[in-house]
Amino acid sequence: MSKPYTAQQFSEAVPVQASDAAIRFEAVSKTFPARGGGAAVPALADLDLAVPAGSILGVIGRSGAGKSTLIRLVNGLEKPTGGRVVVDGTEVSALDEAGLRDVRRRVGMIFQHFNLLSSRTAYDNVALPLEIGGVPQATIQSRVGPLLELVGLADKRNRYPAELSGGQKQRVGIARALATQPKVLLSDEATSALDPETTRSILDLLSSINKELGLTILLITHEMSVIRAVAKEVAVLDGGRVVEHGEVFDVFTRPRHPTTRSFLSSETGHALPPFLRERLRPDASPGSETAIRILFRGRHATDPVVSQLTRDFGLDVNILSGSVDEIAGRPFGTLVVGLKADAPTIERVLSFLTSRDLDAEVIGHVS
Ligand SMILES: Nc1ncnc2c1ncn2[C@@H]1O[C@H](COP(=O)(O)OP(=O)(O)OP(=O)(O)O)[C@@H](O)[C@H]1O
Repeated sequence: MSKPYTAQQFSEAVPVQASDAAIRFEAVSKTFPARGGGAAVPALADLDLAVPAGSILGVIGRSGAGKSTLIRLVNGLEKPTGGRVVVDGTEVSALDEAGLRDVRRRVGMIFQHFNLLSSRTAYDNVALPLEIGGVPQATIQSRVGPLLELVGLADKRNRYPAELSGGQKQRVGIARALATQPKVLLSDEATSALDPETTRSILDLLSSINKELGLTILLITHEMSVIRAVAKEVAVLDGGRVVEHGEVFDVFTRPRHPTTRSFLSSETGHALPPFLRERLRPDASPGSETAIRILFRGRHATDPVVSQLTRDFGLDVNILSGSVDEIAGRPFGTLVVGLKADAPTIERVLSFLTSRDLDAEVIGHVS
């Protein structure tokens, strides 16, 4: 019986220098040449991004934002038209075919549609990159068994892809990507074809691989829920540029760019419930209440702010909507309150909330 894969086994093959960026995009541009009389397509423009070694960075963007192009630059499937792409200390953008083959051994990739060979069993799919690399059979055997165990498929080693569920196929894909003991794993919409429960289990597996093996993961997706479940940092790509980049908690709780805000509209408390949205008006009317949205972040998430407003300002506080959530392991709350007060009092309430390190803004008026 083969032993499970250990971090030590993994790091013997691929020593990680924790302080380094595993992937660096430096002023990277990629323009696809004009075809059939059309204009050239600028897919990426002057893009700077670093993926810290051992971390999980999620890149989110709409269709056409440049996500696939970005990921294909890492394993040299595309070459930048400007700038440099450095992976594990090697400038990929400057390599010839032989150099690229070497880098591709250090960079594993998983795909939305798994890309398994239907004529090969789970075991043989995982073994394939090793066979192609000329690895001796004994080494292949000692590596594939533990990898199938790592992804929870030890009992499915002789099954063909057609006999496996979507989640199981992606587990084979992950084991295959890890077979050459890469330092970096690229994930191209790897959970987009899976149901929510299976998505969760695959993301949990990626998290544990990241922690146990110290593997750097660059993951592209169009779903904020994926970023939220697995990533430490997030970069938002729009029109071939990074428009926002930071720790997941910071970006989720204080999104700055409109694209980020629109991605977040169905996540966290940024979206107003329909019944409130319908009642909200831009201007005050006789007898209306001013609606204030208060965001509670981290250690302030459980502050007793409603009782403070009632006590300190003598106001009746009408709670219009609210939720408390957890993002990247830290609490985050949203509360929308309605206050009947004149403009100067509302100003003082906003200053009071801001002085308590809470984000507060008037979002309209309800009658
Ligand atoms: N080989 C190519 N030739 C010409 N244009 C291309 C090529 N590959 C991508 N593009 C263009 O570059 C832009 C970015 O494409 P890319 O596939 O990187 O976006 P994406 O964010 O991955 O989109 P999706 O989520 O739809 O896959 C698009 O305008 C696309 O049409």
